[in-house]
Amino acid sequence: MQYICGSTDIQITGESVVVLGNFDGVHKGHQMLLHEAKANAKENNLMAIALSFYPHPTWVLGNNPKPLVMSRQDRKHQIKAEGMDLFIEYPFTVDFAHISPDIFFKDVLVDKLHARVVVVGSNYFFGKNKVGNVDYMKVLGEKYDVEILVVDTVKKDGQVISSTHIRQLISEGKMEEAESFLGHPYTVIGTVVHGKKLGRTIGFPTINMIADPARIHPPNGVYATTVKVYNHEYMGITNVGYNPTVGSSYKMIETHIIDFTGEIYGEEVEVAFHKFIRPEQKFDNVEELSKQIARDTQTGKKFLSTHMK
Ligand SMILES: Cc1cc2nc3c(=O)[nH]c(=O)nc-3n(C[C@H](O)[C@H](O)[C@H](O)COP(=O)(O)O)c2cc1C
Ligand SMILES: Nc1ncnc2c1ncn2[C@@H]1O[C@H](COP(=O)(O)OP(=O)(O)O)[C@@H](O)[C@H]1O
Repeated sequence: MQYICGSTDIQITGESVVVLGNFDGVHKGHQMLLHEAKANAKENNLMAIALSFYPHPTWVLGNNPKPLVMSRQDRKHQIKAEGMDLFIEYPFTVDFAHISPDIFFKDVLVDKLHARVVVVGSNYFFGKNKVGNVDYMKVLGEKYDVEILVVDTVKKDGQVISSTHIRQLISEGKMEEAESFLGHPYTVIGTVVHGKKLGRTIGFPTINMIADPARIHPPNGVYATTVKVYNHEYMGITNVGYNPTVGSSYKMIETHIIDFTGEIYGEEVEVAFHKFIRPEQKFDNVEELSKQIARDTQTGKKFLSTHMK
């Protein structure tokens, strides 16, 4: 997959199907859109382009920035997995936000991307103050001879699948439900950093990652997780929070990898969250904490061995 970011100076060769969206989470609804775009591109021998924005518009327009379901890197990874030929993170600026739907359509979709087909969800809005809706996009499509393919919002158990709903589920620690809407678990990818070196002394070394403030996090507490290290998957038990027993100034994501030994500082790891186990607690001493982590490990292991393939 080709990838373009940080530039508005884009000129592609050939013609394309463009699927539009922020794709935060690349959830089951997004997957349906991307699938339609891919199928259409294949049928018509066009390039399949996913067009998103970076930063997320709510971070630029400001009064209510949305914490993101997914990291930028993971979004790209998932869009690639959906078979797109090109992923564009178009720079989202205050000036760009003031562009009318007509200019966006003509300048970006027609002139830069040579769109023959545009795929959008039925609740898609675009252009200044989101004045452009799907009906208006169809008017522009007629004008520039671009087919507009509208995909109905995907529902699950009567609930529209949306990034907003998934954010809510994650913020309530409902990881299994979030996973069923996402089509994949809530995941944190990051580099292992050094901590207080206390974990190993209490029998539970942990890989430490700093929680990304731009993202939504499940409530502080302990979770059954799976961990990918060097392309191998292990069971894990993860604490999210500030470690009140020993105290940490940053919100941390710390994982003890079950049945693993090895030194992996600086390595990239992927932690997927499957189930909330208990809230974070302050213990009187590290012995009590260590005993509780041993119990958490057993709880996590039991859950993971019955629920994971
Ligand atoms: C499964 C698990 C559960 C944890 N639960 C708590 C907790 O409830 N309260 C707390 O203060 N710290 C908790 N911790 C974090 C420990 O305080 C931390 O891992 C330990 O201090 C080691 O820190 P270090 O990696 O910086 O050496 C937990 C860690 C793990 C792996
Ligand atoms: N089972 C394991 N789970 C997590 N980390 C492990 C494990 N075995 C060895 N390690 C290593 O130990 C380090 C964590 O040890 P710890 O004493 O908690 O130090 P720190 O405070 O720097 O995280 C990890 O970064 C990793 O390199």
